[in-house]
Amino acid sequence: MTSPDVAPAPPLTFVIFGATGDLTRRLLIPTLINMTHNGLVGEDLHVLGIGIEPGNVEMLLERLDAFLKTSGDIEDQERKAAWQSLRKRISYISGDFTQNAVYKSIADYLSHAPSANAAFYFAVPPSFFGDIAEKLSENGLTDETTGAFRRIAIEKPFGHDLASAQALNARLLNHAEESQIYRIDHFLGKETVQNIMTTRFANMMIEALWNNNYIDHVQITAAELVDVGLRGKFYDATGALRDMVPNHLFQLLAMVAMEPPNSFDAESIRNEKAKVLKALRHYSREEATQNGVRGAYAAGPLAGRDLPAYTETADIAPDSDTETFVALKLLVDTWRWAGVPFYLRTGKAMKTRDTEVVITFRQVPFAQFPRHDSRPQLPPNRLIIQVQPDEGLDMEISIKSPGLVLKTAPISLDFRYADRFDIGKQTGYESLFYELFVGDQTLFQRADGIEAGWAAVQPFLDLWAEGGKPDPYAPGSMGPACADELIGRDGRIWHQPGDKPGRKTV
Ligand SMILES: NC(=O)C1=CN([C@@H]2O[C@H](COP(=O)(O)OP(=O)(O)OC[C@H]3O[C@@H](n4cnc5c(N)ncnc54)[C@H](OP(=O)(O)O)[C@@H]3O)[C@@H](O)[C@H]2O)C=CC1
Ligand SMILES: O=C1O[C@H](COP(=O)(O)O)[C@@H](O)[C@H](O)[C@H]1O
Repeated sequence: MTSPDVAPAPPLTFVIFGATGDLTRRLLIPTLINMTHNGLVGEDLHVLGIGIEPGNVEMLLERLDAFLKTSGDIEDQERKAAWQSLRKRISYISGDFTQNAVYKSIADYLSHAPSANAAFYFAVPPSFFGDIAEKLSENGLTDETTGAFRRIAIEKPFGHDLASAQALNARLLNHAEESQIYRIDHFLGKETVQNIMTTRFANMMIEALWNNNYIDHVQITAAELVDVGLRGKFYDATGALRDMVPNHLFQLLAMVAMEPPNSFDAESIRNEKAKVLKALRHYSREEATQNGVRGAYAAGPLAGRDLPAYTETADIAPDSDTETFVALKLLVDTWRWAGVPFYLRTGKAMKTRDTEVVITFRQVPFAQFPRHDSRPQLPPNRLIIQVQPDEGLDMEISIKSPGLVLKTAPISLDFRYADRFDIGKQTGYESLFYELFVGDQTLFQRADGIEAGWAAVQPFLDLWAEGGKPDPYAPGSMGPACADELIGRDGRIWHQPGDKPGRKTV
């Protein structure tokens, strides 16, 4: 067991609604195993699984054992031991979480548990989020007056548009305080996403330039190699915009664009992030037409196999107009960012897996250097925050190229986390769970931030609900041509993943 930099979480029962589901086995249990292994939780963590499947805890443990045997989560002896320790502290209640009976059983369990502290995790279809919160409250399970904490962690998606997100927030806040609600955005658990704040606020040479005087534009890309696969039912009702933009990409945007918080406490950070999201310009219908494009992948080869077109995928309507790619140009109407476009894009079945933030600085005002090639001007400096994979930070600058002639050469100063730190095997949920357990909401979304995000994308949702089809793009490409046109109209081009000046191969 490794010793953590922080004290282990306090005693609690982690109540998982949806204990027999996919998220529980693939992410929640492996996260708890890693946390047990790292010493972030101790033997006073108890897990209570709730599921509709009949059976007792042996049924649940058998399934988890079978999954973990092949998943690679307990390959090493230490994690195997951590799982053996954790599994002794798992219980299961079978019941329908739309009915009161199961809540009475949970109350009974908690009244006998070593600690009355509880975090309720909703690993269930989103249509149940409001119902479960209501039932927890009606059964006295969100009551903190005894001194024990009672927290609710909610998975994504949080609503499917502005109105539904507002309605869900209103319903939740009828049954719990904002301080009890932890809305998950798993991007906030990623080291490199958290590193955006450190990069900015711990480095004068970066933060001093972080405004519209020096920054030309910002690009945020979350390209995925994976296609829709077996998630057709969920994805066809969702699409790339809803799935990735108001949540994950806006979290990156908020970290990039926020003002320095007065402190690193949760409310200061969330206040600053919410201000940015509220400052995103709300487009008219015509502006949305000009500033957003979408695509859907066509049939074609991808990673050594023949991928069927999106509309030929299982559980997708053949006449579906759902997008698997979206690109937007957004504006943050603040003093700092006036006139600096933020270009966002995300899609499935693309050329590579690459999530990155690219900050392109303005050109130097005057370049005295003699021209020795056909490039019209010096390349601008760029800072590339490589969120995943191969987490790191690249700074692109110009240097003198060796020789007697004064000639510039673009180079990239690369930092890779893996070269410097032993990050170890993580799911990315460890920091989120730890903060949930210790009661720190920094890495969770607040109601106003979520609603501000939806408000900014609502003009695109409304526009695309009117009809029309997304443009086709080839699997293994970086999206449809209309995305290049979107940024090209401003005389700019998308950063190509892996494109580094000075590298002999890219
Ligand atoms: N899976 C993933 O990778 C990710 C999932 N999420 C989110 O996590 C949540 C859960 O997703 P996922 O695990 O994939 O979904 P699953 O459908 O696999 O799991 C949901 C679980 O809830 C149970 N359930 C359904 N209805 C009831 C009921 N009335 N009473 C008791 N139990 C019930 C299901 O039981 P049964 O199967 O027997 O019906 C199932 O075990 C969703 O909000 C999803 O959007 C977010 C990110 C990634
Ligand atoms: O929430 C989601 O995120 C994943 C991408 O997350 P990552 O951590 O693998 O980059 C995305 O594939 C999925 O469609 C979406 O629902």
